[in-house]
Amino acid sequence: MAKASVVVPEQVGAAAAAQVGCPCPGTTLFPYPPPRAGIAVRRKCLQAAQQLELGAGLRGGWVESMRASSPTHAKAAAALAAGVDEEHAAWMARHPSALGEFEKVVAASKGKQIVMFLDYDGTLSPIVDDPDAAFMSETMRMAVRSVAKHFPTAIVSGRCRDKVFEFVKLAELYYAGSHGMDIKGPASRHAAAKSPPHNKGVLFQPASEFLPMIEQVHQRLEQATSSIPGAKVENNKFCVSVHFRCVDEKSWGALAETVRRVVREFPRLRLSQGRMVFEVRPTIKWDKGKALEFLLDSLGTYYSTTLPFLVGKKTHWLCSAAGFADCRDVLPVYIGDDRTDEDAFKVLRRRGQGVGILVSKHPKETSASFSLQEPAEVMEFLLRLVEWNRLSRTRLRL
Ligand SMILES: O=P(O)(O)OC[C@H]1O[C@H](O[C@H]2O[C@H](CO)[C@@H](O)[C@H](O)[C@H]2O)[C@H](O)[C@@H](O)[C@@H]1O
Repeated sequence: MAKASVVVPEQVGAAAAAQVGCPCPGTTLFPYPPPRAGIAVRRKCLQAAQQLELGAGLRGGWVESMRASSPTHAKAAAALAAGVDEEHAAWMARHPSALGEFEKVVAASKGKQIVMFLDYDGTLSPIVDDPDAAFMSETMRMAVRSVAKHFPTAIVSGRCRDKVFEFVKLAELYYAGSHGMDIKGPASRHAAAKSPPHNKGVLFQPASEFLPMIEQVHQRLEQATSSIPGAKVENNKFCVSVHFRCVDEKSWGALAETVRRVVREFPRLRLSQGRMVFEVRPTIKWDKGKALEFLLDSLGTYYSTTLPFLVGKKTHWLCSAAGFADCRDVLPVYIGDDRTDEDAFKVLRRRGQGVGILVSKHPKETSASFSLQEPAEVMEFLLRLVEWNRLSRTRLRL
């Protein structure tokens, strides 16, 4: 199989993805997926969701869906205050706090190498009105840096890779920008040695043929939405975001119609929704879930010669012939807050391997097993994981 550190053509990447798609026999056996809720609870959750940000596509109607697209929206907050406590408790029972159930999470990693996947907006940085000001705190940066010292770590974001790197500023991580369509390895001597100079560590760009089209649609969207106050178009290299967080609700219908009209001019692009944002991206079958599988494979190759891992009291070195994707001794942990992260949670569920953690204060339909409320809890979880790993290593040395 084509290995990381080189730009691989789309077919090879697809083959790689297909190959890594099968669950490793005998991998983890974490209670995953979590038990499904009964129909009544499920219906209640969906009702709660209507006021929140999930499943908007299911109910049709763009404006309703836009309204539902962020729990920070005033109406959602009011609905919450009016009482969805019961649904919330039922939801929490099915997606318990990863902090509250920390011992279960680490028990699942016994004898396995944890591989960490982190979304950016809403996970490492709080959601703010201005996408250019979504800075991550210095303490969060230190937590991510510590995690990366202990476990192979990747940031998986809808943002353009360069931009998310500007926010995170940690060269030792893997980055998957544009919803996983732009993957790059860490700038290390090890990676550089494996990568031809012109590749500069880029691993995989399955949508590179779409670059000119994305430029075009970006321009068209900027032009077409310029008369709608508050609308902001963001070029994420292999996809484009149209933000409506700062658009008056009265103009949402007009904005949705404008975006749809422009996207219809590009049959090879599709439209989806995130948190108060429209996402325009190529129709190729590549998403954060596929990126997770690709990275599992690539990270294994990269870390194989640099990271020891413990099985019982014995230290092993990961074999360099295969990536983590083929390895039974790996526990992927994916933390994310958005609809696009669901593709990654679904992959973990399908593989029966790993821990999916949704960042949300409110009930949402999700394939994740656990939840954390907000970035502050994500940081606490990361720091606990580091501390737990340090202590287990120390105990083993004694
Ligand atoms: O995959 P992610 O890293 O979560 O990126 C998804 C989108 O995140 C950003 O938008 C979101 O965060 C903004 C800043 O907090 C907020 O203003 C916006 O409403 C959110 O949707 C980013 O700007 C988008 O390009 C990403 O696609």
